[in-house]
Amino acid sequence: MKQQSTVAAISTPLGVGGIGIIRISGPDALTVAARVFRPVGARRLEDAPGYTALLGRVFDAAGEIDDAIATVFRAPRSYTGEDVAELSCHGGLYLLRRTLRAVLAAGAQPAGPGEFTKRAFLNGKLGLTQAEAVMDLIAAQGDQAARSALSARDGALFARIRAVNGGLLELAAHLSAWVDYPDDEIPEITGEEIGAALRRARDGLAGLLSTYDLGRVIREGVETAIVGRPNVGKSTLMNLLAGYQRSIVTDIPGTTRDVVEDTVNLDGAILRLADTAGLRDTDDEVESVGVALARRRLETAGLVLAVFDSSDPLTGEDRALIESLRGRPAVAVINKTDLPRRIDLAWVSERIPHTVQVSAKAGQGMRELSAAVNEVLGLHRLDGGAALLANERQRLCAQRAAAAVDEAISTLDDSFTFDAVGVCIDEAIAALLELTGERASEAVVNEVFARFCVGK
Ligand SMILES: Nc1nc2c(c(=O)[nH]1)N(C=O)[C@@H](CNc1ccc(C(=O)N[C@@H](CCC(=O)O)C(=O)O)cc1)CN2
Ligand SMILES: Nc1nc2c(ncn2[C@@H]2O[C@H](COP(=O)(O)OP(=O)(O)OP(=O)(O)O)[C@@H](O)[C@H]2O)c(=O)[nH]1
Ligand SMILES: [Mg+2]
Repeated sequence: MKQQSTVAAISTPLGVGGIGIIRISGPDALTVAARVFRPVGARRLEDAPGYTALLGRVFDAAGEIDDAIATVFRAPRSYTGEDVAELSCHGGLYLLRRTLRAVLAAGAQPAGPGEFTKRAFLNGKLGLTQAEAVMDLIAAQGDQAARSALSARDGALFARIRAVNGGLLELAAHLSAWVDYPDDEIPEITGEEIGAALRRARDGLAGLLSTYDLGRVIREGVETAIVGRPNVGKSTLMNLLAGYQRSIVTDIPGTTRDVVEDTVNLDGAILRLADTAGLRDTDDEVESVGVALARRRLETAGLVLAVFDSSDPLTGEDRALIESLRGRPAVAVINKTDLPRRIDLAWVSERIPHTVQVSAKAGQGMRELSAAVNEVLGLHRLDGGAALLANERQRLCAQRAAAAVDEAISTLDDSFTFDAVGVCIDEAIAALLELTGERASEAVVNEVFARFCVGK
């Protein structure tokens, strides 16, 4: 799929900055650039070798626009694999737009969303999961999201998928040889061997699919509900985590009514916090609406910070909350440990494995809290190089492959022909090749890159 057109776009943010870059890629990139760029020295842009820079000025029909540096890349040694010229101008929106207009007038087409990276993909510079990782890298909000995107960009996910697919391809080759040339001297493959290989693939895919939720947590953060009965210090904890006075704190039980939200980064874990109204039965109409909102947040949260008052014995409301959290991702936060303890700590920690003691008012115990949160979310196990499924497209492909492998296994168990097993294996392989982009339809590829920004 050779690209014949030459495209251009502003590749830096559309705002004021020190420098802004117009990127031009395609067979005519250097001649187009040379039409708007005049070097100050004697060297001509069209003759410049790859990976060199020239100082000059950019012009349009109306005259000089700006000082600029032109950077020359020659195919195939460029981001896209095509000839590329970059014009680094001053980063003003007017300057960049006017320069882009001049470049378009000189013969380039406007680049679509993600078009540079799409060309890199089509020219074999990047796999599809690697191209998606470039986008995730741009979108990363935290250290862990950036690290996992980097490792995907470096091919960690690709390698992991290839490992599964390699086993399936080998199996398919065996089966088709056996089916097509039953009389030849092909070492026979037994049902047991096929079964073992299929189970290996199934386990590999299950492992891959299990990374998806973790990936979402580090990219988007986790919905976290701060709950507990009134006055235990939920809002004080919220404010401590947020680093400023986000929520109203008073010693009057029933202070918080609305859900108060903020996003914080707790040692690499991005938490989308919701401070909620204290859980209790109340006749106050406004408060009871708040309590209903709190209960809904409690039900849907991906992580619960259940707060208790260390200086008070457990109440029925506390116990009911604890019981409802069994098996859920939750941390019991025993607050007000600066006061004499009257709570039955063992009762809590027997039921909620991650129990930490803090004083939100004094700012104590935060290290323990963040360690517990990271553990509950499974982030402590995450090493930088881990390969994670990064988006819904990838998850659906992996799921399709897993379903096809499952079907192959049950077809084998029901002792249908190897033929029928082979059909299921081919289906799994097709799903995995779509996942890596090694064999993806144009529609799939277009959809992936349509989500990118212009200039990338
Ligand atoms: N100015 C500028 N900065 C940028 C980019 C860019 O396109 N331009 N990038 C764009 O996203 C990223 C860097 N990514 C890049 C990846 C590969 C190549 C490249 O030229 N690869 C060649 C040559 C490698 C060599 O041998 O030195 C190749 O793969 O053949 C360039 C940029 C981030 N910073
Ligand atoms: N001694 C002590 N007091 C605390 C601590 N944390 C909170 N408090 C106090 O407890 C009272 C209630 O705090 P809030 O943060 O408003 O409690 P809440 O759980 O949000 O209460 P509601 O919004 O009414 O449900 C305030 O007077 C706080 O100053 C703590 O760690 N130690
Ligand atoms: Mg409150």
